[in-house]
Order: sequence, then structure tokens, then C-alpha cells
Amino acid sequence: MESKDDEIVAENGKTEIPKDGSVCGFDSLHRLLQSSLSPQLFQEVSRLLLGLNCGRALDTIAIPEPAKSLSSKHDFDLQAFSFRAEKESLREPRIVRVGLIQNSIALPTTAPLLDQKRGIFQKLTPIIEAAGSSGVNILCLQEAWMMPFAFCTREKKWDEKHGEVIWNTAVIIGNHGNIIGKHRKNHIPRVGDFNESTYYMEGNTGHPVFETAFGKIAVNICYGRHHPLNWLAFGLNGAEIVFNPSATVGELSEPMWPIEARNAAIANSYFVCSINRVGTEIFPNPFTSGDGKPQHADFGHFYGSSYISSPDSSCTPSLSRHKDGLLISDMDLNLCRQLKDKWGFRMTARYEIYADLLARYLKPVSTPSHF
Ligand SMILES: NC(=O)NCCC(=O)O
Repeated sequence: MESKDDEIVAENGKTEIPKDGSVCGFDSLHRLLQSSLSPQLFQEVSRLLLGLNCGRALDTIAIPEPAKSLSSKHDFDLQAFSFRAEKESLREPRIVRVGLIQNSIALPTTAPLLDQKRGIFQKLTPIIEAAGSSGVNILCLQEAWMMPFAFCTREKKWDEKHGEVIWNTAVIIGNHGNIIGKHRKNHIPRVGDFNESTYYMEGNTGHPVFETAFGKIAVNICYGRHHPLNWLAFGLNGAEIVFNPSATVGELSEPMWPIEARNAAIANSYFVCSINRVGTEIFPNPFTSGDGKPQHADFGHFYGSSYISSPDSSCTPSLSRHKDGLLISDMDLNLCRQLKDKWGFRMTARYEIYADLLARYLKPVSTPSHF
């Protein structure tokens, strides 16, 4: 449901941010534009904002009735698109259907941990069923999807089983329930309230790419999206789709969100699937983060807005800024090779120069003996 009831500009001239996390009463910027502009203007604005895929706007996919009714019954955003590739003479299209789920937590952070986990499982069940009934081949959830993003308070309340080295790990599960592999988050943030380095260490799994029945996939966990060489490494290892399960808040990163993943998709000729959690999570004990802000108990608004970027620079509209959601997309993986051939970024790269620079940059500088 869309409403325009929220005031956008207050009497003092300052922009008011709606407290429900909507974009002035709309689910997303795209929906705001759609409702505010004439169809012709909206089409032109969408072309400029989202780009074109093989010269045309993305097609939407007809969503099966069972998925539609789950979305209206459980009030989650549901959108579906399709990225095409040019027809090739030697290869058949390689179309894979991907689903991304964004969600808020189900219970207050003060509820017993197991109840919280159960609550999230319960709210995710219909969304996962909608993905299944839509024929999704690969489904990705957000970072730390089964818990509040509690890595702000620096408190540690767990038993001795968790006392040793911990990593933030994404597990890749095959379509027979088998574990295909895992990836441990490479870059751990120390920014704003993201005090994650208190909890877990930098990953040691490198940049694995998993060869699945549906394509070569990799996972770049959240803050890793700010590191272009991290994206590059997944590309050099052969990824065709890189998932970026995230947890980030509006005040910190929202202007960066539509840019970084899209740029990575372009620069590395692969698809990027960006997922962010939804909602405001409030913790029992106020905390500070050494950034001069007064102590506070909430993490700010996790702004959802999950979306998919393609190697040809087109992207889907994003999911809701404040509601749970499922984004489905078909993608013809032949597009990765086609864009490599067109732009030749891999061929024209000067890796030897960068390798040399990095080797020199990493050499220890000699320090005076009195240090
Ligand atoms: N979860 C996480 O790494 N968040 C860091 C903040 C950001 O990268 O926007």
C-alpha cells in the first residue's frame, strides 16, 4: 500500500525523514517516481536511472498466483525481472532464476534468543515458499539473517562454545541439502556502530567461487563491497554471480548503496545481487561507538532496498525500503562473456603494473632503530 500522507518538508524548511522507513510514504524511490511522473517521463527517468539491458528496459516476469497470494497475505514486497543476453550462434542461453530475501527481525531484541530465531524462521517460511513456487534456482538471504544485528553493543553473552576464534561465515547449500562450501567475511568494519571487530576475525578463505548446477557463484559479505580488489578477486576466480548479503543503515551508507555493487558488476563483467536487512533494531543497553555521538540504544534504520546489477550496467529497481521482500530475477549468464568481449576490461587491464605497485606498497618501510 502506498500513501502520500507524510509531510516531506517541515515548517522550518528541513526535510523530515518518515519514521516508518518509507520514502515519503512510498515503498521505494522507484515507486515514488512512478506515482509522481507521467508514464512517458517515468520511462525516460527509469532509462537514465536503471539503464537498458540489450537496448531495452528490463522485462518483468509474471509471478505465479501462489507466490502473489503469499505476498499479500504476509505483506512482503514481491518483484520479478528478467535480464536477457544477445542470442549466440554457438551457445544456448544459460538462464538462471535467482531470489533475494530481505527481512526485519520478528521479536524485540530483548526476547529469548531461541524465540527470536523461531520468529524469524516463521516469517521467512512463506517468503521462501513464494521463492520455491516461483521456480527460483538460487536463493540468498541477508547477512546474519537469523538474528538481530547485535554487533554494535560490544557485549558478549554466550556460552564457552563460542569462546574461540569466530568468523562471519556464509554457507553455500546445494539443491540436495549438501554443503557446497563456505566463505568467511574478508573485511570487518570498524565504522559507525558497526563494532564487528569485537566479535569476529578477518576471514581466511580467500575468494572462493563455487561451481554449481546453475552457474559459478561467490559471496562477498557486506563491508567487502567497499573494496574494489575484493570484487576483482572473485571475478578473476571466475564468478558469474556474486551475492552481497549485507546489513547497513541509512545514515551511514545509503548514498553508496546503489553505486558500489553496480560498479563492481560493470568492472568485473558479472551479476551482483545486493541484499540489505530491514527495520530498526533497538538494544536493551545503550552503547557508544567512539564517534562522538551520545550513547544510544538503536542502530538506525536498515533500509532494505535489495537489488540486482548486471554486467551491462543495467539494474533492477530496488525492493522496499521498509518492508520484508523477495526479489526474483532471471539472468542469462551468457551476458558475462558478451560484456567481456564488448568492453575488454579483462584484456586491457594492466595487472602486472598493479601487482608491482602492490608489492612495493606492501614492502615494510625501514624504521629508525629507536622506535
Ligand atoms: N555488516 C557490515 O559489514 N556493515 C558495515 C557497514 C557498511 O558496510 O555499510
